[in-house]
Amino acid sequence: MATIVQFENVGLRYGQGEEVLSDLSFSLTSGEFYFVTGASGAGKTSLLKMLYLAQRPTRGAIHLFGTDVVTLPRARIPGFRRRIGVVFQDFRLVPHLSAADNIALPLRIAGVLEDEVRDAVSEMLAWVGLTNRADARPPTLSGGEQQRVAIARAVIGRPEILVADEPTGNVDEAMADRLLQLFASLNGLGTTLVIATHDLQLIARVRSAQMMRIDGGRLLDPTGMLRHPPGRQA
Ligand SMILES: Nc1ncnc2c1ncn2[C@@H]1O[C@H](COP(=O)(O)OP(=O)(O)OP(=O)(O)O)[C@@H](O)[C@H]1O
Repeated sequence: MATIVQFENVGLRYGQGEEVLSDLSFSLTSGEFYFVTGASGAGKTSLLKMLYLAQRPTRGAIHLFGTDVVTLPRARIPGFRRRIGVVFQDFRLVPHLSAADNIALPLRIAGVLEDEVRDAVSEMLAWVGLTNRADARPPTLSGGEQQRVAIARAVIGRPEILVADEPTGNVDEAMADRLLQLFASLNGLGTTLVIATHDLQLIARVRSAQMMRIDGGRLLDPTGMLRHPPGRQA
């Protein structure tokens, strides 16, 4: 399997502060399932932001799909972003749009024909079990329903990587189980998953997942698996 993400000696500081992340060097392999863990404030969200190109590192190199994205001209960033679906910690749904219209957004922005958008949205609503809530606005949806709208919106463009920040943070165990099934089905279709979570039960359920643990601003990788994933030469 191909290396899809590569960080080399990446460091990040905000403003003039201390580095919040240092010396991150790891590779992610296409089709794998990764959890990012670490205490609150460890830098999980910051790492994910660099991965989905919302934050440039202050040092080091990041290659996405084989391209150096740190020196990439701004105009080329949206093309790379489209290949990465993001489920934000706070969902970021548009409150005045229906669930269906929120899910449709990435396709409408990309200029996809309306007939195709409608079919894809119906398929996504069915997949996340929200067909009967298609017309509901986010403020009238439960936390778990909003989370599923956010997941559907993140995957409707068929991203190669799905990044999710604390996706089970605000849902009960049954809903966490349901979300995990959605993630597992995507991973089964070949999507690379990168999920930041504190949820040890969630982690325990995915035996095949690899762990990225951040502590003291650094990545702990006791097995060396992230540095040299199977199938890749050191
Ligand atoms: N925009 C910012 N400006 C300044 N400091 C920031 C910014 N974003 C994050 N930080 C700091 O960087 C560190 C890492 O934050 P980050 O949100 O990445 O951690 P986290 O592991 O995702 O935390 P949590 O689990 O609580 O969401 C923290 O000390 C935080 O205060």
